[in-house]
Amino acid sequence: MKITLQNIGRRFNREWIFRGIDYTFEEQNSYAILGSNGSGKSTLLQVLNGSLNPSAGTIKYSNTGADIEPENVFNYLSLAAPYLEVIEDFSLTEMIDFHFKFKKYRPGMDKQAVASILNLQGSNNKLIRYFSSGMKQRLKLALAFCADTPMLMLDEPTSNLDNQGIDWYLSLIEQYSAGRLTIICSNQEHEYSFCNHTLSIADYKKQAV
Ligand SMILES: Nc1ncnc2c1ncn2[C@@H]1O[C@H](COP(=O)(O)OP(=O)(O)OP(=O)(O)O)[C@@H](O)[C@H]1O
Repeated sequence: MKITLQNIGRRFNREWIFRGIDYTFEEQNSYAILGSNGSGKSTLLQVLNGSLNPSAGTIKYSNTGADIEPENVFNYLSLAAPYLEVIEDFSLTEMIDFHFKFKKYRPGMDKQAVASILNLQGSNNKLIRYFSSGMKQRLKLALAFCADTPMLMLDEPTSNLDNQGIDWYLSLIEQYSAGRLTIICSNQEHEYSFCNHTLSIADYKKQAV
């Protein structure tokens, strides 16, 4: 998956959050979008994943050379983010089944494999509402990593995770991010130190007025 931004900007009301972004996210590479709290990382990620329109500029998508229409981009991406909710009334099994009605499993994956990655085989019938915040975060990450999509977008991937959870996240990155365009929004180095490229929101504030 490749994303090309030309002169991209986004504003809320009269305030430009970023402006003048000319940047290409190349297939199979990994990128960290960096910036302080409130700088606009999540806003840029939402523009990149097609859930928010840019206020200026154009954005183009392609996958292995074929152009993708912006309205179809969601079919190609897996997203885990604090603002993306899991469905509290579902059990773990129901949540996994629901997710994979819309996305294909990676080759060799199935429901049991996802539960086993989560190390929650004994909680198949537990309602998500009774999961701890760390368990919910692991679930979001596992659903994203286990789907067969060419693009992985992770916003603050280790929020609510303890040290063991951070190691678990890094092992998933090693196993399941290869060959996918991976974009991480973060301000914590342990979440993105493996990335080949970094993009700093601060560099696109200067032109904002
Ligand atoms: N829907 C909205 N309407 C108005 N302002 C918004 C909206 N969404 C975000 N903002 C503002 O845009 C700015 C950037 O927010 P964003 O969530 O993208 O930052 P962030 O870098 O991801 O922050 P954090 O590290 O705290 O998650 C903030 O000032 C925020 O208040």
